[in-house]
Amino acid sequence: MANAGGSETVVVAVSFDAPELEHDHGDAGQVRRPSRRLAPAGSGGRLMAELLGVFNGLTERMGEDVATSSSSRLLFRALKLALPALRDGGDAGGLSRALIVAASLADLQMDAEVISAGIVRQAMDAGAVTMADAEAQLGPGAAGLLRESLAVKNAPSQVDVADEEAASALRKRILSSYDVRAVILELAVKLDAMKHLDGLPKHQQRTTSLEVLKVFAPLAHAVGAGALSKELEDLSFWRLYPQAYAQIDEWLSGQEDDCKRVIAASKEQLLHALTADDELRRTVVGVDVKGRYKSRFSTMKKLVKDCRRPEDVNDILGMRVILDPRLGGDGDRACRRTHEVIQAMWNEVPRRTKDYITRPKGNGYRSLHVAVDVSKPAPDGKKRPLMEIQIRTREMDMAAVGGQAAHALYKGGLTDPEEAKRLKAIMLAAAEVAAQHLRDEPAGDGGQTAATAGVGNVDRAFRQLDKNGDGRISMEELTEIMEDLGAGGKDAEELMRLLDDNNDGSLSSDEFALFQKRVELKAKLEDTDDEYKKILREKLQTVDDTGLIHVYRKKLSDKLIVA
Ligand SMILES: Nc1nc2c(ncn2[C@@H]2O[C@H](COP(=O)(O)OP(=O)(O)OP(=O)(O)O)[C@@H](O)[C@H]2O)c(=O)[nH]1
Ligand SMILES: Nc1ncnc2c1ncn2[C@@H]1O[C@H](COP(=O)(O)OP(=O)(O)OP(=O)(O)O)[C@@H](O)[C@H]1O
Ligand SMILES: [Ca+2]
Ligand SMILES: [Ca+2]
Repeated sequence: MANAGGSETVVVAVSFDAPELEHDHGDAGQVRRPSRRLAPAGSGGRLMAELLGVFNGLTERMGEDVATSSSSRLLFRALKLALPALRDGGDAGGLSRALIVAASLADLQMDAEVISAGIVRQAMDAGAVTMADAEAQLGPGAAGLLRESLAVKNAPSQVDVADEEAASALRKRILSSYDVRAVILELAVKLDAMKHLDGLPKHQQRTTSLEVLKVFAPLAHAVGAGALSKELEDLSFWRLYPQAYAQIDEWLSGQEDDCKRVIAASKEQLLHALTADDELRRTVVGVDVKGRYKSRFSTMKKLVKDCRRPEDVNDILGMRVILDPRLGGDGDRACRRTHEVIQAMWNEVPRRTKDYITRPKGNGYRSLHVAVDVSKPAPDGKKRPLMEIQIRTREMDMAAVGGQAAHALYKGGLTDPEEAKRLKAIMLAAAEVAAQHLRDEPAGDGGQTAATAGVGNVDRAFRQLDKNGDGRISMEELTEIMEDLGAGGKDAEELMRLLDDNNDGSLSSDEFALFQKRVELKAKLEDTDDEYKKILREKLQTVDDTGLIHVYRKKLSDKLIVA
């Protein structure tokens, strides 16, 4: 790739939407790696493009409601603080990692305080930013979150997390002592750490992985971040038990494609049968069918902890039917009718059916579970794992999902239902606090009113740079921001020359928009380039596997082994 500015320095701008596989070991290896990009102009232009690229990526992810003017000001300040600190450390990777953490927090719909704390946390861990800097630039809210996230980070070192009781007590203590947003911040930082353990000593890799498995992954589940929890679990499982992971992975990935196809086809088939059924057409207004393939770690737990045989894990393939009964209709009966429809379609496995609708579980959980055998019929029959189908009404589903946090804590070792209820109340209260933070105050100064909030990215960024709100970015304003970014006044002059189309010495919003367009186009081209590269790599791989190159490579590796 050529650098238009002529300099050799590679600057990292982050692509938030280009996940790439770093290791090929199934789900756990899904590491989102930012692509390295060269920004368009000279060093001043690069810095500015970097700042804008990141700012736009984040505000887009946060959604219009969240990215109001005072939020974007906070984000901008965090970026200004972290960008020079992380790049001066000579660690370009640190910068992109910080921004991936920020992006994942934005995806979790965290507010600007949490995201800005996420951006500077890496720089703080690297010693490049002090708590005083963070407090001065971001204010007491974000600084408080940073303080609490560090306390959450250090909490496991005080207990023996291998001891289940101690781990359980620690999880409870963390949930009841800290702002849930600080917990989520630490979880996002932890996921990033789990993806970058390679350079660390082995013992440290193990300690971190164990803490994640025992403390942080269950916490992620408890605060409702299910996908984060799954990723944390599978990564720590892979680190701690590489051989077990490899075995489960071999078992699951060998049949994964086939099973996923079966799930997709069965979903369609079942939905069709249910919507065509006369009785259900009369009694139900909506039907939803979901499918899922079990994760590596969840499967391992069943096999190892419950000592089950593989054939007894009956939820490798899973479907869930959610029914919306007519107003005042009999939801329980609709579930039973669904059961009958299923019995007519597939072979129900005897003694695997559990009717928690007639007899709800102690915690109030209601659902009808059946296991069906979806193996291909003999003689060409292929033995597949069983499929679990959960049947419930919308009301039962809401209660089950609401109770999931308590269920997760229960699964993580918390057996006292009263304690679980108390924790749930704490979490709900914490979520309410987070929601309040999401309802951001429009800024009272700088000419930014609620009416101007919620406009596009270009305007949002422009308003950050146009400090006095006169509708132009002056040379002074540009110089100030470049200096904040660690670049000199010369860079600002260079950038102004580049962007100031009508040579009036300042930037109008049109001139600025043009610059943003150029940055975006370059990013788009690079994305397409990456995509083509991937497709070509796959195509060339096919040639490789069937042709001469393969034989040659095998000979070479034999030689290497002998040597
Ligand atoms: N939210 C929630 N889900 C539950 C609860 N109990 C069971 N489930 C779900 O139903 C599935 C099957 O549970 P059971 O029918 O009791 O089967 P089991 O073999 O005894 O239990 P598992 O080993 O958990 O599958 C579980 O894997 C969960 O997905 C509960 O109390 N709350
Ligand atoms: N049969 C199913 N159909 C659709 N989704 C499911 C099904 N079973 C579980 N899920 C959902 O998929 C996610 C992960 O499933 P997983 O099997 O790990 O959870 P679980 O069923 O609670 O665990 P376990 O059965 O090991 O106790 C959870 O969010 C769960 O609600
Ligand atoms: Ca101005
Ligand atoms: Ca101009």
